[in-house]
Amino acid sequence: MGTAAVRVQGLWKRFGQQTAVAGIDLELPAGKFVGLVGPNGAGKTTTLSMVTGLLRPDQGSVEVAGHDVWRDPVAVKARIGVLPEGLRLFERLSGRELLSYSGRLRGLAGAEVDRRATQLLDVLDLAGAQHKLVVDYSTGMRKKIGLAAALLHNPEVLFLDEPFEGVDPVSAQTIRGVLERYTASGATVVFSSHVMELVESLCDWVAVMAAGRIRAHGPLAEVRGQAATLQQAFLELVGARGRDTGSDLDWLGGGAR
Ligand SMILES: Nc1ncnc2c1ncn2[C@@H]1O[C@H](COP(=O)(O)OP(=O)(O)OP(=O)(O)O)[C@@H](O)[C@H]1O
Repeated sequence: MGTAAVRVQGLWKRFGQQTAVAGIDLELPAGKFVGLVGPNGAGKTTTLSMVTGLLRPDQGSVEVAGHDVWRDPVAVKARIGVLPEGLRLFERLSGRELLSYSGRLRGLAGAEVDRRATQLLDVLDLAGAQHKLVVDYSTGMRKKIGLAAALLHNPEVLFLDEPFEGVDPVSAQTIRGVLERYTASGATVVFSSHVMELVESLCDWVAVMAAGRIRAHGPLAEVRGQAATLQQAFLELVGARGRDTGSDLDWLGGGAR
């Protein structure tokens, strides 16, 4: 295995009585497409927030691209791109202006920002909407412009929280193409998702979280084990069975009021 893109040791986060992340250790290899999966409330967003320097852990350490996230945040932030959950963007800028702003903030020269922005807008099929204000973008368009802003400075590691949510199949295919090209060049993508088929078809490496802990992690085939699909392996790992509603909800359906 090559060098680690992300190294997490003894990471904890509590919110009052609620333990969101319960002492996880994790090593994610560089140059891979890594999927972080887990049921609702498993702690995925909390983990990604701590790994990207957005949320301070109660305990533990995180290293990204060889730098400590909390001791050397500037070095880490220069090397990563983030598409967070509930992405907040400067809505009164146009898509093109948002990319110019992000690129300049990252220290790129104006002409280089223009060149990269034009290519990204084109590849992500946003060229026609580049002068429209972001506030008027659809959910999928917001994801795509957020992704463009996260990629513009060519980060070593890209973190994406549910990148395909609200994205149509054509755009999803486009995003996939961009990300595959990006990882093929040795960069790392870490993304969270609930969609197992997507993770199974995209990722080389998977980490399964449940109740704040890592239940399994490793190459996709290893985590899938003897199960026919990742979905099945996932359900076994997190100890979840589709809940039988039995006689609950007996009022639902049938037209009776
Ligand atoms: N700011 C917060 N204050 C209080 N509790 C929080 C906060 N953020 C997260 N939690 C709790 O921590 C746990 C983990 O939440 P988190 O959002 O990390 O899960 P997740 O795996 O990303 O879930 P989902 O798939 O539903 O987005 C949950 O029980 C959640 O209620």
